[in-house]
Amino acid sequence: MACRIAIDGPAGSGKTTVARLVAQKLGIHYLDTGAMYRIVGLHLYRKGADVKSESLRDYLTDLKIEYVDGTFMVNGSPVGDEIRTPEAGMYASIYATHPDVRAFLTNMQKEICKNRDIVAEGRDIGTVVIPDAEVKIFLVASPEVRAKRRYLELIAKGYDVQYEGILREIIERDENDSSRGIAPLTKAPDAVEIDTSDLSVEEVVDRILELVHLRCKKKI
Ligand SMILES: Nc1ncnc2c1ncn2[C@@H]1O[C@H](COP(=O)(O)OP(=O)(O)O)[C@@H](O)[C@H]1O
Ligand SMILES: Nc1ccn([C@@H]2O[C@H](COP(=O)(O)OP(=O)(O)O)[C@@H](O)[C@H]2O)c(=O)n1
Repeated sequence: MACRIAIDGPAGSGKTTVARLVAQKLGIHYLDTGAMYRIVGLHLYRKGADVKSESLRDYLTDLKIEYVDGTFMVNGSPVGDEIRTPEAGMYASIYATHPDVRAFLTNMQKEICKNRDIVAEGRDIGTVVIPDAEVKIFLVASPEVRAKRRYLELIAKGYDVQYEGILREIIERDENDSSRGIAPLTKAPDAVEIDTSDLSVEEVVDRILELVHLRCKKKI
């Protein structure tokens, strides 16, 4: 029986960090669905696609996303840090509200997660992508804590950002992601909520591994 672990939550709650570590410790696959929305968001923005259009399908026909050994290739080239900027996060959040974008990516994500042990992280993994996941986690933390983490992360990468701007962007994206009509950011009824505000990365990982051991009978 496969062990599929869904980790959802808002920006800066720690999804990517803990999902990568859990996958590493268990020796299983890892999927960053946010990166996929960032790739598509940046692509559509550069094409000048109007998110209010009835259909965006024509803009997606020339976008080939491949997932090879945990990294994404777009039209044959590896994806760089350009998808990690706050702007790319906003484009992702804007276009992620369009049904064509969600159908395009959700089908791909379901395929990647089919019949394999995997940790997948995003906004709708436990509710839409793998609604029957063996383990569902919903990470939360205060907006201020999440903004501070993202601010420190971007500063460390050499980006010239202000904490106040990051806080505004995080609050705006939270609102966008939670209030959209399709696949909103929401805790699945059977997900375990973990407030990471005052927990170390290691403490969050340990809590998740305990749940995996219980629900997937995986030897840790
Ligand atoms: N529990 C934690 N305590 C302190 N820093 C954390 C914690 N979880 C994540 N971080 C740091 O916060 C930043 C954002 O974490 P990330 O995993 O990218 O969040 P998300 O994927 O939910 O947006 C990273 O620099 C990461 O190292
Ligand atoms: N499964 C997912 C993952 C991301 N997204 C969208 O993509 C944006 C960027 O996701 P991300 O996980 O890379 O963002 P961070 O939480 O890392 O800041 C989110 O704000 C969502 O709008 C989504 O709609 N569904």
